[in-house]
This record gives sequence, structure tokens and C-alpha cells, in this order.
Amino acid sequence: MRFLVLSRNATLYSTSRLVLAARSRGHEVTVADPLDFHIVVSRRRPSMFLGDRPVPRADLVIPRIGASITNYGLAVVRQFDMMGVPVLNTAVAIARSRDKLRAMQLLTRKDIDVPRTVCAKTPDSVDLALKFIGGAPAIVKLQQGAQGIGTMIAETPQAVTSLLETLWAMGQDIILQEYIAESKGRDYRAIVVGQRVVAAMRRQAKQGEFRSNLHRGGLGVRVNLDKRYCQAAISAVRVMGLEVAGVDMLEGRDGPKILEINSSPGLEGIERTSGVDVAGAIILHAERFVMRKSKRTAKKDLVLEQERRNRRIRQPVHFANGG
Ligand SMILES: Nc1ncnc2c1ncn2[C@@H]1O[C@H](COP(=O)(O)OP(=O)(O)OP(=O)(O)O)[C@@H](O)[C@H]1O
Repeated sequence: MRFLVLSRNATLYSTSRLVLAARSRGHEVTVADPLDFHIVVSRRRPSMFLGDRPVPRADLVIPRIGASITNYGLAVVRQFDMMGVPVLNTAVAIARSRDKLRAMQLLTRKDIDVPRTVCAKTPDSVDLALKFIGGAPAIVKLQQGAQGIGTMIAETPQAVTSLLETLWAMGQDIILQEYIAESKGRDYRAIVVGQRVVAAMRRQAKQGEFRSNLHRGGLGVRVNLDKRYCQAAISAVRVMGLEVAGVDMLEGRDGPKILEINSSPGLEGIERTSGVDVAGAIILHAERFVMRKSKRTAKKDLVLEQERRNRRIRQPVHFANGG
């Protein structure tokens, strides 16, 4: 098969692992930077160029779209979809999961638990917002945060108010969230591939820190994820409509609380910690995905052909001599 990996840099750990995994299974792989594509918008004939050449032929596009290029990256993914090239994670699904507030709204609609969260825009509503999430300490998050940067804890109502006022004055979109104290600086990351948890780890924040991100000095530990946590992760990914994702969960008093769903999860920390060949699992799923898609397309073509034939049979026959 021919895979096209959309990634800004072929030497990144996750990208190079996917390339190696695909090549070792006999596939052709191209890595292309989403920002190098020229999108041609044209009625009934969507197309794209990579530099001045037509896009490489691919049976499947595997997007690895970083937060910094979300808009253009998703436009490229969408264009592939419009051109009839299957994509492993669709643009709609990636966009859904990347918008923290939208993701939480969708999860709770399906009865999946998340920390209590409030989104507010005006300083008048801080007291009410705090009341709703059970008071201070509270978590304040920038909607555009990543790797733990932009996630803060405010210990008192006064700290919450001044933090929010500052961030609002700076034009930031923020969310206010209940602090899950019982998680004690720990969270779980599960990698879900095709409705199955293929690897998991627990991350423990370093001393004096509540954020457990590995980029913030957290330590990853191999775990056998409890069934309830596996189920929550799989359900969350299904609600987003993703084929491949990393799910971050906190250990709440009543079970898992979903923090975030990442459509381009980093593979380095999880592969090193869990010892699982996650890239291999993704490629294996990609193969099945392509086969399923092509079977479906073949079936559709068959139905269309049958309909065409039936239409031809039903048409009245005209005889030249009027008989
Ligand atoms: N409501 C909460 N209660 C307790 N701890 C929290 C809460 N929200 C976040 N944390 C901690 O802070 C860390 C970073 O938070 P979050 O995942 O929201 O940030 P992020 O910048 O989106 O990170 P990522 O790189 O995983 O996208 C979490 O891994 C968790 O350890």
C-alpha cells in the first residue's frame, strides 16, 4: 500500500516510527509537510499540488497535524477527503477533539465523565463560575494550551479572579475547571487504535507540581489499565469520530474523568514506557482501514452499476417500424 504521512518534520520520533513501521511491512511511505501543499478549490474538481507537482498517489493519508498549524493542516486533510483519498483521522474529527470546550460538550452529551468545567467571558461571573465547580483551588486553562503550558492552578478565589482578569485582558479564551485533588498529580494516557486500547501509561507529576505531562518533568509508568478506564477511553474516541488517538484521564473518586483527546499523540513517551510498538499497531490498523474502505467502495460501485442496468431494462423499447 502507499501511505502519505502529513507531518511538519520527517525526523520527529513519531513520524519516523510510523515510516519505519510501514516500510517494515512492505508499504511505500511518503512524508509531506502540510504547509507545502497548494489547495486548488474548484467546483467538482478539488485538487492539490505539492510544490509544483501533483500530490503523490496514496491509498491512505495519515495526518499528524500539530496545534500550531491546525487551520491549514485541517484544510489539507479535508481536501484529500474531498478528492476521494481516505484519511485515517478526518478533519472534522480532529477539529472536534482539538477544541477543548466542544470536546467536553460532546462527551458529556454521551454521559462520559469530565471534570466540572465552566466557560465564561465576563469578570462579573467569576463568583458564580467558582461556585459551580466547587470553589478554589481551581484549574484555569487556556483553550489553546499544549504540553501542560497554559494549565494553571489557582489556590484561592482571589487568585482565580486576578488570573482570569489578566487572561481576559490579554484576549485569551479560557476555561475554569474543578481541581481533581484525589488524582494527586497523576493521570493516565491510553492510546486507542481502531476501538482498542493498544498501550497505556500512568504519568506522575514531579514533586511540587500538579501537571503530570512528561514535558513538565512527569514520570511515565507502565500500567495495565483498568477495564473502566479502557472503556471510557474507547467511548471518548468514538464520540470524537477518531480512528487513532491518545486519551488523557484523571482518576476521580467515581472513576475516570476524561481530560483530553489528542488526535496526533506523541509516540515516544508511550512506546518507551509501555514497551509496545504503537507505530506498528497504527500501521496494522491503517491496512485494515484501507481494505475496509476499498471493499465498501467496490460494493457501492456494484450497486450503482446494478441500478444503471435496471434503469436500462426498464426503459421502453421503440421499434423502428412502429410495431
Ligand atoms: N482538572 C484537573 N484536576 C487536576 N489535575 C489536572 C486537571 N486538569 C489538568 N490537570 C493536570 O495538568 C496536566 C495538564 O493538563 P492538560 O492535559 O489539560 O494540559 P494540556 O496543555 O492540554 O496538555 P497536553 O499536552 O496533554 O495536551 C494534566 O496532565 C494533569 O496532570
